[in-house]
Amino acid sequence: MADEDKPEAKPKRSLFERLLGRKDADIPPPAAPESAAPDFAAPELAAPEDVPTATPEPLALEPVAAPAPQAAEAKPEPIAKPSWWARLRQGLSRSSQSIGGGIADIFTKRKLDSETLQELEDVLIRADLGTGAALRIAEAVAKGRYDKNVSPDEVKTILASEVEAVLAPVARPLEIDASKRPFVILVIGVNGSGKTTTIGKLAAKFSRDGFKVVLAAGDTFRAAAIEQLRIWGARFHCEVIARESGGDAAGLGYDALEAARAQNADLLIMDTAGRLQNRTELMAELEKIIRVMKKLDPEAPHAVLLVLDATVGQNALSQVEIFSRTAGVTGLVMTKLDGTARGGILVAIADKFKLPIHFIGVGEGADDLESFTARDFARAIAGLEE
Ligand SMILES: Nc1nc2c(ncn2[C@@H]2O[C@H](COP(=O)(O)OP(=O)(O)OP(=O)(O)O)[C@@H](O)[C@H]2O)c(=O)[nH]1
Repeated sequence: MADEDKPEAKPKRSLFERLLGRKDADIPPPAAPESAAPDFAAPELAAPEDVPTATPEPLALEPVAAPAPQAAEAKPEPIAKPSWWARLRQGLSRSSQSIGGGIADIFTKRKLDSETLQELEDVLIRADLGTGAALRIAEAVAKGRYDKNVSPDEVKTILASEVEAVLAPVARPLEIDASKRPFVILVIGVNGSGKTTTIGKLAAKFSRDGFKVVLAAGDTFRAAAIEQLRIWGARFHCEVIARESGGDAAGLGYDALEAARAQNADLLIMDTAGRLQNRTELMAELEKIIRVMKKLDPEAPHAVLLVLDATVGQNALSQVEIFSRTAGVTGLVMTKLDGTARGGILVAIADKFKLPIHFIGVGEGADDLESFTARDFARAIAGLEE
């Protein structure tokens, strides 16, 4: 089935809306991402450090003259890639500017009182941190400072430590249990959340760490997704198990697990088609993929990663809730934190679901995914230095 043939989804009514007796027509559609991402971006050309060790050049039979010293000096210096911290800080700059700007506006030349605290809460809620976290942060700022002058930097420091306290328990690395061979990672999420790109980035990361990785092109709805995965696979020397588009994803998952076993792979990472969380028949397909995999390995998949697009804001909360119920999500990856001023949604999700957050993405390149660390994220979103 082509992408455009997929029927439009109706958002599920919340309990609150049902209690109030609101009709479907009253319910706004899920928030669209702030900026529409292109459907398919081919990975950028491999940077030299991305490419696994190249085949060595054959030895020259003729003795080669040593290069003249001037020629060696003329060699251009390689451009140093900014550190992960710099890229995280840059990626979260829209969020940190919105929060930091708001805090500076409120606390410059004004005393801390109920009005300024209410304004602080509003800034935090607008950045999608959620009402619970916003209230706790405002209370922490108020403690012992009522009626006093507080500097914006002091508020940002309190904000960072409160955010870190929420995130620290969920910032957990994705651990690959070597006793499960292959360790199967199923990657799920709504359309365009960044699943295939994240799989490419994970393939890069795990291949570099010496794992033998096999990829399964389970997004059988979209021919471009299969091709996209093939490109990532070729780039990082991972076999890609794929069928023609339109095939049965559960059958593909079964074949891929058999193939990965036969090759004695360490890891099998399976892509799936994007699906809106309120589409029951598509969610049932996800259950089928898992059921069929379990015929080969009752413990598979060993990890179910839900990929969330940070730009959708509050809708991410319902994605976590429904995907968890259907597919037993074991951990989260949040992408596109570079494209939003609403990065605070990660705090709201951590607060509500306590699910492990394994990775965050701040760009489209192979290196733009890193293990999630609470302190770095908290300081970057508060606009503080490392
Ligand atoms: N800026 C930015 N773009 C990203 C990030 N992760 C993914 N993208 C882009 O988001 C778009 C969608 O990514 P895909 O990986 O194709 O998403 P998908 O979830 O596999 O999509 P479907 O198969 O349609 O469900 C692509 O243009 C990616 O390059 C990120 O961390 N930052």
